[in-house]
Amino acid sequence: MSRKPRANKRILVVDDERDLAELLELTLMKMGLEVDKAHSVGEARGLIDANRYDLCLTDMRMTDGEGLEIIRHIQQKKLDLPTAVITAYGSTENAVSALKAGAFDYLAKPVSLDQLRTLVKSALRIDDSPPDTTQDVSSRTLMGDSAAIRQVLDLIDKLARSQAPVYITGESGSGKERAARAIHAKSSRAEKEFVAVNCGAIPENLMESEFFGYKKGAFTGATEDRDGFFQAAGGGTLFLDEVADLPLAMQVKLLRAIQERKVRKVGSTQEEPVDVRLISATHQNLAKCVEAGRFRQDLYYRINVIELKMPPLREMGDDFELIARHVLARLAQQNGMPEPRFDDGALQALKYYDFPGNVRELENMLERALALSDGITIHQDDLQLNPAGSEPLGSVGDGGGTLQDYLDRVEKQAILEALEKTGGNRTQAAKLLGVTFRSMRYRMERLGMKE
Ligand SMILES: Nc1ncnc2c1ncn2[C@@H]1O[C@H](COP(=O)(O)OP(=O)(O)OP(=O)(O)O)[C@@H](O)[C@H]1O
Repeated sequence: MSRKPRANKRILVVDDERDLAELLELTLMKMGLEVDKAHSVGEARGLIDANRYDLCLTDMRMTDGEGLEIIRHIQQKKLDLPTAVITAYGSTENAVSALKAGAFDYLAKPVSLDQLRTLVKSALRIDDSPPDTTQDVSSRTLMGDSAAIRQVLDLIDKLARSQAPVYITGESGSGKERAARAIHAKSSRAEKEFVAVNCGAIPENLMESEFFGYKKGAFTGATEDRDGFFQAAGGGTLFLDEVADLPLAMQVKLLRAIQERKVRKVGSTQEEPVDVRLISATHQNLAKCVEAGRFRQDLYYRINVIELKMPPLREMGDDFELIARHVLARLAQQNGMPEPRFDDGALQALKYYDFPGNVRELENMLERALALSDGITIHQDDLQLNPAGSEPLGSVGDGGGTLQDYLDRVEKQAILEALEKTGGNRTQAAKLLGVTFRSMRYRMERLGMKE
């Protein structure tokens, strides 16, 4: 549901502390906005049902109920009404549950009027972006037409309207960074920077200065003040890729920066406010890293407010073909060649291939195939589809053995791949293959595979 632009934006402020409600009202009115106030959950519900608002700002705890009830009311009625909550100082849990329930952002008490202004501007700008252009952005950013990718695109649309931290999971090469860029590009932050950081690639001793910046003279070589990733992403989005690789000491500092929304440059005594939307990603199982003591639970809880799961390519139905054709066209154009076609054998081979490296693997494979091909048709051979490390399957007859030999080779390879993907965990590998654990053990014995 989209709202038509109106001359005056109208805000609903809900707070049972009349003084605070008035302060918010005055600040908002100075911004040229119309304000209605409600002092209870019941009153707020009545006003929401009777009027159209562009933003709702609500306190979390009121005498007759919780701010969460207002968010749920808005969600149930499917109103396109961004809602931000005001939480008690240090009450991270409240903020997280509000974001999970669908709140757009939160402000901690005591409310900083500057932060309030930024939040309101950001919320109202969302409404200015016409829905049809946003549709374009998503189709350009992540290709695919399968139910799996459509679900992802729908969630990206929703996430673009929120400021909540997003945690993207998915196998390597499945488009996590591309999804993060899509969220940014569709959000009210699109005009500011998207800063992508590979947390595994920064030397530990440089982390703090890379993230938070430094002051001139903070250490040898610091000849001038420098901003860090947080400042560079100011007003925009900070994407932390491979977040599981952050050392524990840095996790503590990051948590603080996220919670306080402030950072201190290395060598500085002053903290400076920062306004970034955080998106993080990893192909590792972060919950397991928490269990193993390698990742702080509080940080996990903070960054994992909303999870976006990227499907592996093998679960995206016929999308492989759509993406393959698109990638091939792009590569051919880059090389100044006419667009080659896939023959049926190549398409069949792609269809049954597992793509452990997902779209990135498909892209690399096609680049190689184009170089090997005659430039007119891509044949199955050009794709060189044997999974790395496994034996070529060969053929039946003519020295390739009987059909049974061939099938055994296929079976063995499938088991090896499943074991590789699950880090040697046979229970999970059996699940992946859709067989029982017992059947898997039997097959491994029959094929002479070591435990
Ligand atoms: N649905 C998609 N449509 C088009 N291109 C895609 C899609 N998914 C991934 N890609 C492309 O595949 C490549 C890998 O994507 P990306 O870097 O976003 O993956 P990732 O999950 O972040 O990988 P890693 O886990 O290795 O960091 C990129 O070139 C990206 O543009």
